[in-house]
Amino acid sequence: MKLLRGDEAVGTASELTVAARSLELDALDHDALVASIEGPSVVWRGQDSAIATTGATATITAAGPDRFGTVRETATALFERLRSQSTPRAARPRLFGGFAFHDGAEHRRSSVWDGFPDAWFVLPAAQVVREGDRTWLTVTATGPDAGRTAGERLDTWRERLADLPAHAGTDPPGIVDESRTPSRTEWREQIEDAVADIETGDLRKVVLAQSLSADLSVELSIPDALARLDDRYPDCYRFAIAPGEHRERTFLGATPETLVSLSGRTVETEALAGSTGRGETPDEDDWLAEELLGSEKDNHEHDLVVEAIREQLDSVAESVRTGGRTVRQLATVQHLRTPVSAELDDDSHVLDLVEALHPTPAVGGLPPDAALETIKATEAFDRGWYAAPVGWFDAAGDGTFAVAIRSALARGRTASLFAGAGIVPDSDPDREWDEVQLKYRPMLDTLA
Ligand SMILES: C=C(O[C@@H]1C=C(C(=O)O)C=C[C@H]1O)C(=O)O
Repeated sequence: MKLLRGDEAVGTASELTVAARSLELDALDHDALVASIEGPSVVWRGQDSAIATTGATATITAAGPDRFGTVRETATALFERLRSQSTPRAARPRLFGGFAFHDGAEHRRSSVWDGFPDAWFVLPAAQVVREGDRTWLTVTATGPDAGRTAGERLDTWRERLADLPAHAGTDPPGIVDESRTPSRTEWREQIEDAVADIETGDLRKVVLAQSLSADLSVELSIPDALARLDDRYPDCYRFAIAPGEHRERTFLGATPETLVSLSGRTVETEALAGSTGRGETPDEDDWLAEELLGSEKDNHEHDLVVEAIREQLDSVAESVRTGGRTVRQLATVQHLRTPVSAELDDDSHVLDLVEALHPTPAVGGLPPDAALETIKATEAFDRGWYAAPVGWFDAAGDGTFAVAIRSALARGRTASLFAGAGIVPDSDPDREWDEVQLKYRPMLDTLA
């Protein structure tokens, strides 16, 4: 595996020759595929697609405030060295990974997130992509004889995938103990302080998060956890990212929120902010949705996100369009949602848009710097990759990134869950606490 660090990366990348080869496969069992994965891996599933990667032909890491630009430059140098035969679009080589929420430079790092750099992307040794009912295998290799190595790797993987050991799913591991940061009392104080800051200072909104550490009775099976998330959250992005050589830690989740998707010059994004629970009956659901649509507090919280996204895109796009505000219903919560799309003035890279948009006030706040300072001064845990961009991009700079919420970091027999809520002038600490508990549910239900 070739490790490309941001500080030395471009030089190193320019010396690499990378070859990619792909072929179409018969349909295969993705749970069995994920169960058989070795080395660093990424699983990425959308509404009608599923990707699993295994191993690393090249890895890009970067740290500090310039991490987005460093990854983009390193990746561009890497893709310039890539020799691939013409492939269907679905099978093209891509880089998969993500970023930490904070730039890390001055933020406390906790050992919980060891192995998750501020930015980590992988050019997988093998990538299996299902789109609709078609499946492709793409392999990559480096070195002077990269083309021949890739050809051999393609044969090896084709044989392995044709003969995947059947995978018998397991039940959720069960939770034997849990601890929460902050406590309910501390949370109340944090929210009261944030509301006081908003009423007296420049701060307009801040998203404060909590962490829940769960001791599990057995180790979590990642393929089975993903299968459960698939069942309950088929219209969310389900992801599992394990940068370690032995996948010691996996960051996984089922997020409803697209940060940004770029295809050519077309940008798709959304504002997702303002939340309520689900009802016991369809009538109660509708009533809650209507109440959310009419809520001054939630609409204000949502407006700030729409405005911030528009402002960021206005500077790079000739036309930014916002669709109508609707309610996005998920298994345990409902959110206000506004779709946003734009046509860019010039060619751009999805990472430039990721950098411009992250963190949106749906997970950070406004003004961004004041909100980030409040988050750092308030939260007694490291967000790590929670609420940060995760996704993929290709040689053309097209790609899709989601906001890594409804997520947890699994390591051995523990899991650290994260969830937050937007705080605005009318926020009530107890209601915000309840909202956060609903946002834990996708991952909690996967564990027990
Ligand atoms: C911060 C989270 O969710 C975000 C905050 C929301 C809110 O405050 O209403 C709603 C959706 C997400 O943008 C989370 O799930 O942890």
